[in-house]
Amino acid sequence: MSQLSLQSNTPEPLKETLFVQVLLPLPLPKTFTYRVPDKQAEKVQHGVRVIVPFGKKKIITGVIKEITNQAPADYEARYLFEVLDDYPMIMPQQFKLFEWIASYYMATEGETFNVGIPSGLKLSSESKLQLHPQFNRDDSPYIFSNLEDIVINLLKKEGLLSYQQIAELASTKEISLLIKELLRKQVILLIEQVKEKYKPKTEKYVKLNKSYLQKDKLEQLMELLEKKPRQLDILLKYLQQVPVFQDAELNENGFAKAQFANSGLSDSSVNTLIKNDILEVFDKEISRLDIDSNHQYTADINLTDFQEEAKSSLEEQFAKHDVNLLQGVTGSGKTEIYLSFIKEVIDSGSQALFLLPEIAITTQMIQRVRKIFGKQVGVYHSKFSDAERVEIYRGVAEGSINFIIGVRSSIFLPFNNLSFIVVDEEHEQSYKQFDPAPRYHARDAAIVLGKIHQAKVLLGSATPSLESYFNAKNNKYGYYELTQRYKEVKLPHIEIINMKKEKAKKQTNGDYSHSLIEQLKVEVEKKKQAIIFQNRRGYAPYIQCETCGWIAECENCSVSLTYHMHQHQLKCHYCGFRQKSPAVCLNCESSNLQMKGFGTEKIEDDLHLMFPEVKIQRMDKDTTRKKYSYQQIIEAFENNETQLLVGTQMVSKGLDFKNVSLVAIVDADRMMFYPDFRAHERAFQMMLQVSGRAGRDKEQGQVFVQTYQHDNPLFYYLKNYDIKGFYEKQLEERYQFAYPPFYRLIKVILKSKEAVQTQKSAQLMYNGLTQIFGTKRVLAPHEPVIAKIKNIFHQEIWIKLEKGHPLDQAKQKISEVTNKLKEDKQFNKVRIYFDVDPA
Ligand SMILES: Nc1ncnc2c1ncn2[C@@H]1O[C@H](COP(=O)(O)OP(=O)(O)OP(=O)(O)O)[C@@H](O)[C@H]1O
Ligand SMILES: [Zn+2]
Repeated sequence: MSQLSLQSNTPEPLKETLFVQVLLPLPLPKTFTYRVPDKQAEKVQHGVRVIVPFGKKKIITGVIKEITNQAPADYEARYLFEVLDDYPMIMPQQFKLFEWIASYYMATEGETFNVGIPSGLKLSSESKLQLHPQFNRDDSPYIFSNLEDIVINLLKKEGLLSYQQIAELASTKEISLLIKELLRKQVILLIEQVKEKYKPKTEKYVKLNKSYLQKDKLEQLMELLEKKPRQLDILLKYLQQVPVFQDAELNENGFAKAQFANSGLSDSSVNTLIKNDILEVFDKEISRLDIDSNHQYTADINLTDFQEEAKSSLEEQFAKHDVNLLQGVTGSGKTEIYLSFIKEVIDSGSQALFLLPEIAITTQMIQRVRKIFGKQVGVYHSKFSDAERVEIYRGVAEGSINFIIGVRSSIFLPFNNLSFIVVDEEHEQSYKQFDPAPRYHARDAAIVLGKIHQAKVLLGSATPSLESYFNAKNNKYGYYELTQRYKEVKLPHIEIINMKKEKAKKQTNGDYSHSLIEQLKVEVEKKKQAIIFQNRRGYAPYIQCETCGWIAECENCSVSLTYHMHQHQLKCHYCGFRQKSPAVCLNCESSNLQMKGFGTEKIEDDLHLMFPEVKIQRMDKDTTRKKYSYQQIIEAFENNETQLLVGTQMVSKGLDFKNVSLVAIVDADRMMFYPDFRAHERAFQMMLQVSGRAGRDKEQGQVFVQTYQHDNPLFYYLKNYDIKGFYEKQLEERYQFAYPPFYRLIKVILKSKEAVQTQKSAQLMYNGLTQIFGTKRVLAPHEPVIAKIKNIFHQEIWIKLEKGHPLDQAKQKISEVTNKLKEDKQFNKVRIYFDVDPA
């Protein structure tokens, strides 16, 4: 029964005690029930955030999932501390998505919630309390308890205290009361006031004092200022920017104070005008999103006949299919088609989501989209600050942003009226989240998001994933193939260079065939540009002693160290370990150390030697660490300031350059011969994608592919652009060896610091799994390609389930086997993860 009703003396009607089920951003399999303090009861609603105590000392932000009047049966519910929002921050559709992702990818809803919302919306135990600025212990009419005095003194000393620190002083039962008392006695500033990590960004603005809005008053003022020309200039500038006589209300918008100085006017004169009450200064909340709000956005989309045809066919198919696949050759203008769909959706008042792989969201793309959609579009990207992301999140929740262009995590935004989703470059591996859980695939989750909202989903790519191709083929998705480039240029000519033969004929110079070098010379002379692709960064992938065979390896991981020449260092690309490159072999002290293989850094170097006059840049993880370096490299290339661009897969993603006539794939074999059942598919897609950067404007481009495996059938399909032929062949193999899309894979990953424990636990897990699924469906435990990363040993078990095998039941069984293993104390240091549909 409600405590409060017992305390009251008058027989008021009994108030019902409310309880809420709260989803916490933690890897726990359930929600927790909290009791709602009476005063907060009115604010309680679905989807609002709450601050709650958790465990002995933690305070965290969760979200209300259910409201009930049922106390939990098996534990005493604690009071929640605060309700944070006036309107829901998590929409009912988001809860559904969390549920699906958690269940499908064998994660928890809490983990999903945790990755789903920007950390700026998660008040953590680190949130601060501060002393009320007006508080004075001696003047205060209140009496303070010992504990309160301790907190006061601590606040005086520290300035700020975290909720967590206070929790350490008091027991959890007391803390809620303690904070309430401190608030009542006006000792601390309301938690509410300091609760958000997110602060709106403001800027100083000025406006004209109201009394001068009348024409005669203003004229008097101008006369008065005749003798003070610098102040008059400012006034005139203001009137020019804010024409208050056309519309007096404009005055309220004001003008940014800093803008006067920016246009060469005196800041001190502005201050004088403020001092004399002619201008008033105020703080204006401005967007971090850097959009010129006065600009009119009118850019049109004019589809070509081919594109129109594609669009109307897709429209027809959407009547029957919720998901359509648009397979359009590189440079066919798929983006234009997406945007034309999206425009209709936005104009009808619904929301749209345009997903892109991380790297493909370039300024190029954003500017194009901004020109059409202006302020209605929000960009959601991992290079943005958390505050910027919170701003977008709120914009979607409040309905001021209808169109999101973003990376995989944008599926978690608080849409409530979503009707169209585009997944561009849908074959991209980077749509899959590797760590932490949930290990979801954003394309597949987007399709589910579409179902939840009854939205249409358009997948697009020049080289679809085998899965999507298969679904289209089986009529599960609608499908349209666009074979024509926008400018109707032919697709680039692909030349396969047989390096074995070239080497034998001495037609090579180091790692490059003479024909490639000659062609580069021709293009350079014609002032054309070229892209040189190598999917390996650094200088040399490894160094080896020619005398004893020793290879420099990472201390923490089972990989060779990559030589980086500029720093003369050996680096591990997995854990960041680095050391000075040794002068002699660390095993036999021979000085006969050789660099093996080659990465982008070496290619850049070689090209500098071959083309000393030519401007060359390199784009890989090493050269794009800063926020804008990626853009700078792209812009320099776009503006023809650089002529040769060397890069990893980063150069293959949706980039649109007019002047590129040649693409070189220096080492095709590296991509193809990687122990992964998708290696061929990936290599094929990557080669076609990077090829697609050539000859996009007027003349047909050229592609040179160097390989030592020139007979491999993959090259036959590649040079004939026979995507279907290649995919059909791949499907045969996938079927034969029981891989997706015919079978579903679930990968169990076991990790620990001890190799033996990891192995033993994997063996036990395997035994348990085979008892349920049989030996055919479970592959024996094995070390992954890189068996040790950062001193943690890995083992993997693959489970292959034929389509149609009851999935929920299978996952349930896998969890049971896992839990049993976890009960065994000797394995309590072994961590177990699941990866459903590993990419
Ligand atoms: N209807 C159109 N009107 C104006 N420009 C267009 C139109 N269609 C395509 N373009 C231009 O053609 C170029 C290629 O288009 P886009 O980048 O959309 O191709 P894509 O199909 O996405 O290719 P990729 O798969 O290589 O990324 C771009 O510069 C784009 O602006
Ligand atoms: Zn390492």
